[in-house]
Amino acid sequence: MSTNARTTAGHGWEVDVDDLVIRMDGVSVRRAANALVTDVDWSVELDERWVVLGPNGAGKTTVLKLAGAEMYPTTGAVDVLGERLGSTNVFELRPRIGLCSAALASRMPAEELVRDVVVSAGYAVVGRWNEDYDHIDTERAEELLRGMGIAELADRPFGTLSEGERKRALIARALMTDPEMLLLDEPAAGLDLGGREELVARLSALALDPDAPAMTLVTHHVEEIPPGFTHALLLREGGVVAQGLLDDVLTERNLSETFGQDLRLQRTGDRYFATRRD
Ligand SMILES: Nc1ncnc2c1ncn2[C@@H]1O[C@H](COP(=O)(O)OP(=O)(O)OP(=O)(O)O)[C@@H](O)[C@H]1O
Repeated sequence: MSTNARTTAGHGWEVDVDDLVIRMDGVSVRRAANALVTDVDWSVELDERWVVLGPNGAGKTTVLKLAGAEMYPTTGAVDVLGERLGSTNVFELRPRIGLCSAALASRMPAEELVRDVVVSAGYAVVGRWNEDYDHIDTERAEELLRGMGIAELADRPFGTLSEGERKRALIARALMTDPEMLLLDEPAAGLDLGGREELVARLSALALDPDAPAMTLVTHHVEEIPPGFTHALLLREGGVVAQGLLDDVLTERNLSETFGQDLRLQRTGDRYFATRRD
């Protein structure tokens, strides 16, 4: 890729393609007669933190799977960390991406110790087997667990953790390989109010850390947007409703169009709240 190549894909303004961690150009995904997403243009720069927001079935997970090199487009082009899907080895690409999803959580053995859940990410395995971990890896895993506020759970089996503790352990795992991009699929799903607020605060600290990787978080709820997130992609029925800077994009009008309801959007400090207007 040429060093000074520029693109207007997604944002509508020019960016240096070398700063892009994700670039989607006219992307559609189809399965039989179903369109999962249609004609998506989207790009994410190195220092950006994106929230992908939309109702059930809007195509959020599909977009995240494309970004995670877990799925190929039917038409259009997807570049992830400078590599074009379809002409790169995704097995070399995936370790550069930290992915946290319910699908991954369900594959984690219940008896696995939390420390090993994190450290085994370095070997791209689910479930510790015979790998020989370096002391430095174990120390890094413990530091990441500390960063997520669950250092004291390192010796507990994963299956004994609460939902919120599991989510935090999996985010620590996703960060273990020092990824160039972090993808979080509904990290606050299933958490109680305290668990959600704890997670939002942790993700906010991560988002505000200039050394943290580019981040994309999928959610249904504006209440789950951590302060420090900079951009939003709003999806409905597989298409883009709006995208760009969070403050510009997250309006009552856009949110109402995205969810197909007349919504009232409120902002308190750096947090958003939405209710239906009756
Ligand atoms: N393999 C498939 N075959 C047919 N349709 C599919 C397939 N996978 C997903 N879909 C459909 O594509 C649409 C988008 O799915 P996707 O999982 O991306 O939505 P989502 O926004 O993540 O939804 P949710 O919030 O409910 O998780 C949905 O209508 C879904 O039923």
